[in-house]
Amino acid sequence: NLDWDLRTDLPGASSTDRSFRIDYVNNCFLKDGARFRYISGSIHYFRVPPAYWKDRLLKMYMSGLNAVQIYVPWNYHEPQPGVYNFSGDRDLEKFLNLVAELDLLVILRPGPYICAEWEMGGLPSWLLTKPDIALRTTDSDYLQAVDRWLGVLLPKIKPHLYHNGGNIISVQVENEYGSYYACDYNYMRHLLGVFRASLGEEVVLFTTDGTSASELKCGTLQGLYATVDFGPEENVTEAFMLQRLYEPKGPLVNSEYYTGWLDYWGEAHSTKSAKKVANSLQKILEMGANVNMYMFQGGTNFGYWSGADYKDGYKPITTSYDYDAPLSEAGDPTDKLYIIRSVISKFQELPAGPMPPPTPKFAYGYVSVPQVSESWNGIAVDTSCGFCSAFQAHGFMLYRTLLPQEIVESALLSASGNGVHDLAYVLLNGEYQGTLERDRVNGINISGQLGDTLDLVVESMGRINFGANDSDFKGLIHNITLGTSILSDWIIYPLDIDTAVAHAWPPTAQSSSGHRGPAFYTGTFTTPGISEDSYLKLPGWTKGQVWINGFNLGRFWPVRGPQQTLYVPGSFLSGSAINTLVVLELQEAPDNPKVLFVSRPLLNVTYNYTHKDRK
Ligand SMILES: CCCCNC(=S)N1C[C@H](O)[C@@H](O)[C@@H](O)[C@H]1CO
Repeated sequence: NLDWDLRTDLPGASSTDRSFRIDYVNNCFLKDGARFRYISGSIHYFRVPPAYWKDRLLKMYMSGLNAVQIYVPWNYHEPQPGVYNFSGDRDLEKFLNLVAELDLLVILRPGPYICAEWEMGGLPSWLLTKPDIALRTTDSDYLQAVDRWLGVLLPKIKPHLYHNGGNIISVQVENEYGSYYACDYNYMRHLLGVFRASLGEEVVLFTTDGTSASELKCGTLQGLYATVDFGPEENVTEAFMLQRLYEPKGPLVNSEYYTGWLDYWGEAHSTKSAKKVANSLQKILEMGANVNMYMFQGGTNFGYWSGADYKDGYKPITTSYDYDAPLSEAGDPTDKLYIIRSVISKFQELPAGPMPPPTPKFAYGYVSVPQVSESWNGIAVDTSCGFCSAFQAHGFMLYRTLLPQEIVESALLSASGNGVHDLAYVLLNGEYQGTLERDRVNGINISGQLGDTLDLVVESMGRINFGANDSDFKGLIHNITLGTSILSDWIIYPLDIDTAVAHAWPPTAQSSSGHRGPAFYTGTFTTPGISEDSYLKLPGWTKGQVWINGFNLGRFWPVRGPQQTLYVPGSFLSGSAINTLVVLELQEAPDNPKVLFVSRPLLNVTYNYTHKDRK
């Protein structure tokens, strides 16, 4: 009898009964033929340890959300051309299945460009081995790499589409393409073709752009449903009027409703008033619009994954991606979450039961980290690649040359054309001289003898993830001059520190005196039989990188701020074995070097600091 065939809640209902479509008559989405409005939140699986994926998703479900929105960073899954990684913390399908288990739908945003304050906006930096590549256009080399990547990713996605029995209800093509200078319609048409060929005709494909005519002009395309993004500062009615210019019929959608904002090193911590966020959210919901809150759960830019913007100079993003979001970086429900949840409850029944509490935090206290031996030449320098054009995607490179003449007085060592990308720590015969910094410090004075070893340890702080400067080459990209002469005969060493830290550690520590210039510090600690979350504070330190049990926690820069603590997930710690800490300090460590585990984050203390000249 007919109704049995139409019901889709029967066990084993075939996937052909499932559908997710746009209703252009009633201006809404239809899920299995019934009117459906999503209330969604962004979470980035690549910014949350897998051990905590379920914890965060459950809290999003208990907040009244019926969907989550995720990006897929291409560079996270294809580290080298043709080499793919979808395992462990990169297991996208495991994450999608977990979301489905929690009865949440998915809005997927596979790019291939995603922005997201992520290294190079998700594009792999190996694309830049073709130096003049025109990213995000019909550049044939770029499209060839895109097609190969999507040829791997999209077949993995297809079975997870809603009408195929999965929980992905819509898929975004590219990301705010209207904000990009190129405005290459054939690029968007190419992507539309690839997505349709791979995912089929039924899935809802859409674009997202800011609410300006110029952005929507270049970012939208016939065949892709146009959506907009805007925060609580914008007028909701006016913002959706812009969407109506391109989609006179169909559901209203804000794909990125900003609950907070990003942080740059050296600038004040960004926050958004919970009250304002809730008020504008209520207006959005009252209009029957679909909304995704960006971010609902921020998380952390572990390792070297943070990106950068270029606005009056290079502005790197901090390690914390707390975003002042409803769920904190550590996944703790904030007041903002409860205020948003009460707004949602006026429109959608909340799941029964309590909101899971914050995960327990523990202040493990001080850990002494005496300096390791003259570590720089012993541990990290890989002399096997003296003259090759070393390709290393992230982190640090060592550029070495010999002084071509004696410098009796001091001479200016200078990075012409701002060519240090992004900081260079200068050593003469291993002794720290000072720091050159992109857009901030273009020269320092040094003096030395003919033939002295001049080392520049060059650090990438993350590739630009938004706008036209997205071919952000790293290292020394222009000449370095000493006085009036151009220095030459450089030897370039890739410094694979993470491998060294993960395998050859911990070496015996040497001295406990403070130190200037790049050096490693290491120490061990045990916990009282627990492995609860914590936050690492580095009082008296300057700038560097931290590893715990081989996990790269990310960058610290307390003399700049606003971030003063690093989130330490309990899943990175051992409650029974010895925990090993490794600190790479690039400029100046405190005497009697130690670090401090505290139980609360500190993300809003900024200083206006450049660099101390050498003593
Ligand atoms: C100052 C430039 C900021 C560019 N990014 C913008 S507008 N955003 C839109 C972008 O789509 C998203 O990925 C995030 O990057 C977000 C900011 O968090």
